[in-house]
Amino acid sequence: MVVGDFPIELDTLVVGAGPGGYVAAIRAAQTGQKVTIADKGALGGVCLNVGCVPSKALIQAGHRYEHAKGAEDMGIASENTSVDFSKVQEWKGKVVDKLTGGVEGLLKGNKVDIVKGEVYFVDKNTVRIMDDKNSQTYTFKNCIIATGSRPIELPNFKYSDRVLDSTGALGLKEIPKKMVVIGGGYIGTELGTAYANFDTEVTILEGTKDILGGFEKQMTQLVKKRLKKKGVEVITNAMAQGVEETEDGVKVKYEVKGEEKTIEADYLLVTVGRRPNTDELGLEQVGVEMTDKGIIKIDKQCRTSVDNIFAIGDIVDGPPLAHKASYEGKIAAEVIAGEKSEIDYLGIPAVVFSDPELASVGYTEAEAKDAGYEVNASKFPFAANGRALSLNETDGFVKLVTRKDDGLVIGAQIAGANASDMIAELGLAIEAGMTAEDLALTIHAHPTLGEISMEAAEVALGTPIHIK
Ligand SMILES: Cc1cc2nc3c(=O)[nH]c(=O)nc-3n(C[C@H](O)[C@H](O)[C@H](O)COP(=O)(O)OP(=O)(O)OC[C@H]3O[C@@H](n4cnc5c(N)ncnc54)[C@H](O)[C@@H]3O)c2cc1C
Repeated sequence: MVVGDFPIELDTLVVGAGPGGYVAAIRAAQTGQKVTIADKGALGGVCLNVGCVPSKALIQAGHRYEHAKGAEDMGIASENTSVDFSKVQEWKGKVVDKLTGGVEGLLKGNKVDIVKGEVYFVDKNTVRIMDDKNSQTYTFKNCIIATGSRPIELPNFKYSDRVLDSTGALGLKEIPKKMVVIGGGYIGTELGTAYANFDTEVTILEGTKDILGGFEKQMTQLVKKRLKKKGVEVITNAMAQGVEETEDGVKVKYEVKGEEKTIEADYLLVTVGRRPNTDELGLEQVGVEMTDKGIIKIDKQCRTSVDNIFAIGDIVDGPPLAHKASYEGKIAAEVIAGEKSEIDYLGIPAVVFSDPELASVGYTEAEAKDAGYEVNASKFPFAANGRALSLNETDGFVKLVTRKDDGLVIGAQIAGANASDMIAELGLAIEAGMTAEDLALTIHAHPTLGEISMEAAEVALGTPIHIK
């Protein structure tokens, strides 16, 4: 039924309320724009509902269980440690609800109007928004598209109760005895690790020569060592070919070194990448330019080829990460408000919540050399840090990439406990144009993991205290 015969006029319309869209809406409202945000699903998008937040909750619960089982080398033993997985899921749900409820409160607090429904573009100033029953036309002055992405479905691996995408894996009602994961990217590795911590026997099939492509070999090796310790088998150069569902599980066929093999499990998780949600928006009628993969082309101000339409997050180029989406959202909102904002991706960190965690910001040593810089790469190990020793977390290192001539920090990589938090300091160093000397002169509390970054800077200066 069409009830909206008369278009409703809007100032700024944000399409999609994930970490890109809701942040853009709030920043736009802060700049004095009258903002409406529309989403066909739950506020918070993939990240809050079925991505970053629930996956980290599951990983944390898995770590708690793993730790609760004892630490032999510390003399801690425990018996009868158990998991009530329905309670784990209930707790995870509460974390999600708290955050999504918070987003709604923040939007309302900033006087952003929320419209529930699916958005379809009619022309460069008009959309139709449909819910189950109604369709209403809206006109807008400016629009920020933030419709995110969804898991790629391979033809031979149709999703079902046994063949899961990341959302299915996050929502399982039981701990699988055996799980096969196709794809050793960050989502497959994180979820595989989470279930391995709950004692699931996990096999990761990775099509290329290593898991977590994009991270340096020394970093991924540490993750593989831990995965092995947890009983996770990582099979690289393995091409998954098909799956047969049985009464109570799956049989997954794959090829490795020219040999065909079959592996049985309770569940198969397929994490082979995500595709942008740009195919059902009607953007072709508006003239918004896209690549053949459906990625919307934008300039440094997040503006598309249509001057009043902006795009951010997983639907534009760059790493599909929540904080990148939010960063771009703020820029788009500020540009609409007439501010001189533009994207600089160098300071955007990438983090994997694996065991141990991996994090990178700015250039890697190889990227810096490719870009024509003469660099110093200075490393300091977790094993030489007091806090890491007392945490029993001695695997890993901080690596700083600094310019040879003036010591400017242009990149950093961390493998080790709390890398996800530690990387922020090194991102700040890049953002603020700091040198290795600035980091070395910054007094870090003792004993903390932060001292590892300080000492990596001292290595760059040739003056480390705690290694020779
Ligand atoms: C399992 C998993 C774990 C992850 N972990 C991390 C992590 O630890 N750190 C990290 O940075 N990133 C992580 N990500 C990636 C992160 O979730 C995404 O990069 C992020 O959500 C992208 O934000 P977005 O705003 O672009 O889109 P989304 O969060 O995808 O939001 C898009 C919104 O648009 C809505 N929408 C789509 N089409 C329409 C339409 N036509 N009309 C109306 N509404 C529409 C959707 O309903 C959705 O709410 C993870 C992803 C997954 C799947």
